[in-house]
Amino acid sequence: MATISTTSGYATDDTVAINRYLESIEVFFSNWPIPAAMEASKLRKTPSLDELEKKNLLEGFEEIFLRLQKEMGMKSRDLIVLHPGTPGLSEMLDRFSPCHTHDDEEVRYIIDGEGEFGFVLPTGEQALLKIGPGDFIRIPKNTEHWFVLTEKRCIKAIRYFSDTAGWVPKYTSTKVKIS
Ligand SMILES: CSCCC(=O)/C(O)=C/O
Ligand SMILES: [Fe+2]
Ligand code: NI
Repeated sequence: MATISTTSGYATDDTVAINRYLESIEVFFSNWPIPAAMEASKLRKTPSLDELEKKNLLEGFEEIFLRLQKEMGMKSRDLIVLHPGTPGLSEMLDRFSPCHTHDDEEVRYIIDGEGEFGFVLPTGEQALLKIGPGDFIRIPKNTEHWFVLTEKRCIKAIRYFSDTAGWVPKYTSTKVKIS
């Protein structure tokens, strides 16, 4: 169940209220339940996966990829698997936790674990969106955001790309004030 909290002390798990905040920065958020066939998948719940296991797990979500190819022009996807034993985890998270933008949109579908995306709202408030399995998010290009793991320190997210070139983080001067 996704939740949003803001620096003004507001917090909710109501999807309509969450979307009201996110629409103000044109971030698209929805929950597409994990396909029934993948709900009980052992691979989906296994912390660390090798390349073949990642490929097999991705294939279980092909329906969603086909939908995104049609509706959003996505051309490729990969699976990011982060867990406490991930080599270089802290360095990797250090890349995502400062406020940054991308020259391309950021499209993620969470299939296991959880994480938090941070945003700067037009009011100047900051918002933290906590997402988990089945949550889908599309952050438009050039939108300030950041990402942190929760105390569980694990997530599996399918990353969809329409153009991989534009995905390098471009850091901004915005100081993150919410955690
Ligand atoms: C949940 S995917 C890892 C985070 C990421 O890709 C990113 O760009 C965060 O801003
Ligand atoms: Fe990002
Ligand atoms: Ni990023």
